[in-house]
Amino acid sequence: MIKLGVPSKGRLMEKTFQWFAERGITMEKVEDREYAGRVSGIDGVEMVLLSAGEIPRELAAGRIHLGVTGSDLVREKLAGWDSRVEELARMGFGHADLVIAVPNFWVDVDTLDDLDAAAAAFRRRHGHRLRIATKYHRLMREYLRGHGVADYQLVDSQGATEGTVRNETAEAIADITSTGETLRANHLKTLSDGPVHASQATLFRAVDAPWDDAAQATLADLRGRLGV
Ligand SMILES: Nc1ncnc2c1ncn2[C@@H]1O[C@H](COP(=O)(O)OP(=O)(O)OP(=O)(O)O)[C@@H](O)[C@H]1O
Ligand SMILES: O=P(O)(O)OC[C@H]1O[C@H](OP(=O)(O)OP(=O)(O)O)[C@H](O)[C@@H]1O
Repeated sequence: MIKLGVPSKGRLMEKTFQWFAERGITMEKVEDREYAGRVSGIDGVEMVLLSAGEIPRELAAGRIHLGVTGSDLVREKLAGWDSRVEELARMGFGHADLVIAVPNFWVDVDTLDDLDAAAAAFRRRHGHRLRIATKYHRLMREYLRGHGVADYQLVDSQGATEGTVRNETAEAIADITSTGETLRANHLKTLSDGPVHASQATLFRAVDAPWDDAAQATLADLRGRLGV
């Protein structure tokens, strides 16, 4: 049996079921509260329902052969993600952009270069580094290093991140946005350089899962049916 990890709740779960159903493979929860499921339309595939945030780790550990989760979560949770998983299909839903946002009233800050300049000025004035609240530590460190921005500190925020500016625990934030409503409601604007990462639900293959001959044959069958 190859194990396929699927988000256990919400829209990501429903859209994943729909995506596979459109390709002739149906999945259903056995009972509403049980985190196992039935797969029909193909032999040799077992579904495991997991939190979207845990699927990257399960893939990296090889405890599941395949997994569906946001491309942002794989990049954030796995160091060297692209040597541990292979992207089989971008699934076309679960779109969300990881963006950097600053207060609307920072009229001089529109781009990352502006933020870099503002961060240097902030440090001179306040004696400590500009704080960026986020739960995306790895992605942000890599992005800011890649763009030569160093005068900042990340502060951890696992939820309600947009509120940290108003609460004065950070000067800027980096978070996922889809409609932009949460940013607007908190009087924040995104930098015009574009998102740090444009995320979507993606089907991944675990490089280190037990790929014996039977598992490889099942994978080939599955890929044929999915057209990926
Ligand atoms: N509007 C949105 N808000 C938050 N996440 C979104 C949104 N749209 C798409 N996503 C994506 O959904 C995924 C997160 O899903 P979800 O919150 O179910 O995961 P989780 O972290 O496992 O949740 P939990 O910890 O509550 O179980 C991420 O890949 C994220 O990019
Ligand atoms: O652009 P929008 O459509 O307004 O969506 C963005 C919001 O949705 C997510 O939060 P979620 O409600 O999933 O809770 P979280 O903060 O706990 O992640 C995200 O963290 C933003 O706060």
